[in-house]
Amino acid sequence: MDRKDLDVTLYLVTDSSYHTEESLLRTVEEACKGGVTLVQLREKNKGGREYLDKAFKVKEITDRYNVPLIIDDRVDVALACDAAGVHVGASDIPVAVARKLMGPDKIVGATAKTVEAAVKAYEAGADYLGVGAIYPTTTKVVTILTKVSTLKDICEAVPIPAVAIGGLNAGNMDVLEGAGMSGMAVVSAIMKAEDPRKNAQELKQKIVALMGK
Ligand SMILES: Cc1ncc(COP(=O)(O)OP(=O)(O)O)c(N)n1
Ligand SMILES: Cc1ncsc1CCOP(=O)(O)O
Ligand SMILES: [Mg+2]
Repeated sequence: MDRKDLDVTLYLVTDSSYHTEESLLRTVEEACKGGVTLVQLREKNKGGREYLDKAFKVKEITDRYNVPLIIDDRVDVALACDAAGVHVGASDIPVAVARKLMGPDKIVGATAKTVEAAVKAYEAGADYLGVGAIYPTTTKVVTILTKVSTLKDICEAVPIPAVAIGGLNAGNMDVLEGAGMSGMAVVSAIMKAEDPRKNAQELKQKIVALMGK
């Protein structure tokens, strides 16, 4: 995909810790059917071989739905499976290095919890920012909360899209109204759903309406 066509409206980040491979792939496919615009494969404590193997399988699905696939943390895995891009955080390789390795055509996403980090990531070549955790989350073991006011400040400080992440679901996402983000990223709200397609549809409808206000 062309980097300028990046659509972060509803960004699914995966968690395989409570899924079999089959249910993980089924959930990703249902989420694609429900309208997610971007998928991130996020595998923790996995060796490169296992990560890559899963990336190929997930990409086979996301490709069918024309949904770009982002790989969390690992530039090598992203390049090896020809993913659309990579997402890096404070403990991963720096944004500028990720950009250099990924090349000019791939997407580089970065985590930013402060305006300073956001500006730095933008200047280093990030295409979008993940900002959070907005609410406490059980998905990421150690995470610092980010205020919605900080998300708003970040959106005003940089010209690249920012997505809110962390503990967000259809019942509490209204807090994002007026913050100026370009989308919302969720793990549990889709990965733990009984009907991931339905949840994705509902989240998509709500985030589009909320951002239009
Ligand atoms: C869209 C998005 N935003 C933030 C994160 C968090 O990344 P990071 O801080 O590197 O933490 P891990 O996800 O790697 O545990 C993300 N993955 N995606
Ligand atoms: C990866 C990540 N980064 C900040 S919060 C988070 C996890 C969000 O997961 P959930 O949507 O289940 O709270
Ligand atoms: Mg990371």
